[in-house]
Amino acid sequence: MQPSIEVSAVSKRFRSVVAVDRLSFTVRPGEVTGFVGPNGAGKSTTMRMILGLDAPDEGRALVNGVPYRSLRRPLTHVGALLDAAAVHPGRSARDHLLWLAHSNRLPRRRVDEALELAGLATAARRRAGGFSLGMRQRLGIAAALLGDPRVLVLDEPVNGLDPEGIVWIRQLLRSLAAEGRVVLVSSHLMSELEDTADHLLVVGRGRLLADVGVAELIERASKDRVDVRTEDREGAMTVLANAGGTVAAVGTDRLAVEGMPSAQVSAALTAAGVAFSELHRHRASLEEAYMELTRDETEFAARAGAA
Ligand SMILES: Nc1ncnc2c1ncn2[C@@H]1O[C@H](COP(=O)(O)OP(=O)(O)OP(=O)(O)O)[C@@H](O)[C@H]1O
Repeated sequence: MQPSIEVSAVSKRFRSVVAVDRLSFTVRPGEVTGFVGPNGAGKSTTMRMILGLDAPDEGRALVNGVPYRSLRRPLTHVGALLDAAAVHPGRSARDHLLWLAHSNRLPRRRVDEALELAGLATAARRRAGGFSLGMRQRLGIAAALLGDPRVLVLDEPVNGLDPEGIVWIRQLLRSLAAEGRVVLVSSHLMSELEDTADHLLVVGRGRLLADVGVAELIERASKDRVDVRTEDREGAMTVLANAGGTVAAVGTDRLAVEGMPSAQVSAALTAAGVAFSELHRHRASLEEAYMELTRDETEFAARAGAA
């Protein structure tokens, strides 16, 4: 059976706060799925429900077709990173993992393999209490990988990692997905998921705003904008506006042109004798694409705040 996460019409309320509001999605194997949204959007609560740590008020969350709590030896099905600080400070990294391995009847060799995978082999016998945030994060990832699970649920795994650690986690996530696993990774920063995620689930105020491929989202946000670099910005602006484009200045020597395909922009400038050094179709960053997508939500929040 293919590994999967299925969330169907799940809701969770904490007193007057609706943390998750009829959320439904399926996470597919073989790709990295980013779970994104602003602080307080309901990402952690959803992940906790997938992992059986919070019970939904309505709906259901299934892992490999069953609720998490009915999985036997759960670490062999699902690896999770929720709270990197949840380690006994007096225990060594190795003892922490040995204890987890024992509770799931996993062979001891998996402990050393997981420490190696997480880049913690040399720190294995040090007390976890003395670990930096980045090392605790690596220990959490080692724990998630311990049972060689087909499903991974990682809440903000990049938190506390240094640049080398960030590159490492990106490669790790990509290789786990390439092995056909389900990889769900939350973040409140889109830039963290650029070059990592294939698919995005975007949430805002507990609701699903988008369930979309990264390439498609970027393509949509890139619109038909063309970026031009020229020494003669004033001249270029006049030519392109006369040719029917909507032109805006960007930085000191660039223009953003909308409403004209790049071939037409190039032809208009060449015909008018305006030199340019670069001309290409704009590719939106994931951050831009996300801002575009959540703009209505943000405007709503600002209006509600003002009111
Ligand atoms: N145990 C709890 N008791 C009361 N309110 C809670 C509890 N857990 C979450 N909430 C509230 O539910 C909402 C969603 O929180 P959640 O932590 O799931 O969001 P998030 O998207 O993970 O945010 P972040 O990016 O900050 O981690 C927030 O308003 C939060 O204050």
